[in-house]
Amino acid sequence: MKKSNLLQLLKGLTLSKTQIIFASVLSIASAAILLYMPLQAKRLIDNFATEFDLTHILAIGVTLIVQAILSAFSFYLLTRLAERTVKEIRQKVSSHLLNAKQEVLGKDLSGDLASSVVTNTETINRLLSGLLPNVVSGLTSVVGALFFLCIMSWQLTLVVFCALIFLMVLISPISNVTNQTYEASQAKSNGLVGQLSNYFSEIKLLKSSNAQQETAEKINHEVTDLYLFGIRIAKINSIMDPLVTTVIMATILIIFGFGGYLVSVKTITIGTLISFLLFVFQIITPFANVGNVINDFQASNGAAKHLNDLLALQVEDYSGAANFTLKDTSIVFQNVGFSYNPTKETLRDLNLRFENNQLTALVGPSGGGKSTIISLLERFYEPTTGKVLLGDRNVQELNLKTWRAKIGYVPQQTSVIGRTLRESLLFGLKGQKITEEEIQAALKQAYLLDFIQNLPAGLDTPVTENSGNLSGGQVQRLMLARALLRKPELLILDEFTSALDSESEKFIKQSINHLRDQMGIVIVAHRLSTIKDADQIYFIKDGTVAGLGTHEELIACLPLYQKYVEDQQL
Ligand SMILES: Nc1ncnc2c1ncn2[C@@H]1O[C@H](COP(=O)(O)OP(=O)(O)OP(=O)(O)O)[C@@H](O)[C@H]1O
Repeated sequence: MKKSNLLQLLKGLTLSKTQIIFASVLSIASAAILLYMPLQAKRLIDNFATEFDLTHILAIGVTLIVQAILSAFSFYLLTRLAERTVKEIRQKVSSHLLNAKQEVLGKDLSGDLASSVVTNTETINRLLSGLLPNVVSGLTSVVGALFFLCIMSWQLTLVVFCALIFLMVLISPISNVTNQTYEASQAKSNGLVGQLSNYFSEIKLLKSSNAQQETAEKINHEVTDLYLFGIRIAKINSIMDPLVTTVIMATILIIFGFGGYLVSVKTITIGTLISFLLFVFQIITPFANVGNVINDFQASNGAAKHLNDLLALQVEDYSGAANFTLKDTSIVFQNVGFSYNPTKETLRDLNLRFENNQLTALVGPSGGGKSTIISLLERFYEPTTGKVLLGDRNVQELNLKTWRAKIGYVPQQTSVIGRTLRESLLFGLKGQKITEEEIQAALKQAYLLDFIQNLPAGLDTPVTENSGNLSGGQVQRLMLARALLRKPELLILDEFTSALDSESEKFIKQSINHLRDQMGIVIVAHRLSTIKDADQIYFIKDGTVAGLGTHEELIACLPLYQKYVEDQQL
């Protein structure tokens, strides 16, 4: 049985040892009391005719009640421990993923990640809350009962041992097959959740492409694969369960037959035989569950493997000097090369200079590498070759969190995080004192104040899933207001004006013109009206700089730019 994945996952959790020991002691005590019962039964049966003692029977009753109370208490404590373990795993994996490097996160569908945190931990929860409360008492019962069995009749104990060994030999190869099947099934199930969440988040695109049938077929295919895994597991279980039951029944019959003979030749008393059988039942109950426990264990091991893989993902490095400012130093890309994967170079030999208090625009054909440059500026990725410098310091030496805190970033996307407009606006600003006046000023700069003031609930208006109740332009303006609230030293606007109407664009351009004296601004844009006034424009094509200058300079000397401008004006 392969345990390493689960043990590796549990390692390092901060579970209270005192609680584990206390709950285990209670569990052992309750199992030990149960072991006392068959001995009392033997005494009652063998001496029933000669010494009937009511107080003895009462004492047995009271002991049983105490046992039940101890058992209930230990069960509760151990189940709580199991729940806490799962809670810690969920917290650990989630926060690890939040800090994972972008390049390693990019390889997984976000749905896969969400599913790994939820479904895999649910599987482990099933094992722990089922196993933990029973394992300690089960072990005590088995060890104690075997001890008493040996004392009572070594001949009958030999029968029990043979049966147990036979059971283990039978179960072991089957459990290896279940392990592999559960791992594969878990991976399939994670993939399906990832795919489904991807399809449902793009449901409009899906419908507009009339792709329901095509998508349903793809889903059916995946669901059928999962079903086949389920069938395989059902086949294994349908062999395993009756096999275990048959071996147990055969063992009991042998004990009855052989035990009856031993009673008849007066080697043991009838009380010993019954007491022996009661002990055997105490062993059988944990053993009959072995099949289920192994199944849960294999499933959890598969789940733990996925979680360990996630925990092994490289995280971002948040060490490094925090004593820097972007205010009076320019950011320089020096011979930067970058590849998302080894087969294709996305940026090559790139030299850029983002001056502070200047508006720099990145323009160029689609797929040229503009957003990738922004990703390197935000330090989502590190250059594969060359350096990004702040003055004469390599930015890799600078604290990443401080770096990002100094940048206001408005991404291309058109959805926000947060349940209300206020929450979306203040997202990532927890712990910073933001006054109502600052909020109003940021909303005004983002040309959003009127819209929000006209809403009955104002900033407390709920934002529906995927920002469905906001237009693309409103989302972009909200993201701008959020970025401004951070009081950035550098403002990055990626395809910012794409969803703005011409009136909003005009006002926001005015705001940006006011801001360019206070901070560096980098704009990625296709609209000429947005980039015309830039202090410098980099024309990015095929991952490198094809031209640099103001709008007029580029028009005058870069045919590529001229053509680009003509195409924009068509
Ligand atoms: N996460 C990623 N993994 C792999 N390749 C990527 C990734 N993101 C972008 N690319 C590839 O890198 C190249 C540059 O993409 P990028 O988004 O930087 O271009 P862009 O100039 O911003 O394009 P657009 O104007 O269309 O937004 C493209 O070929 C794109 O396919």
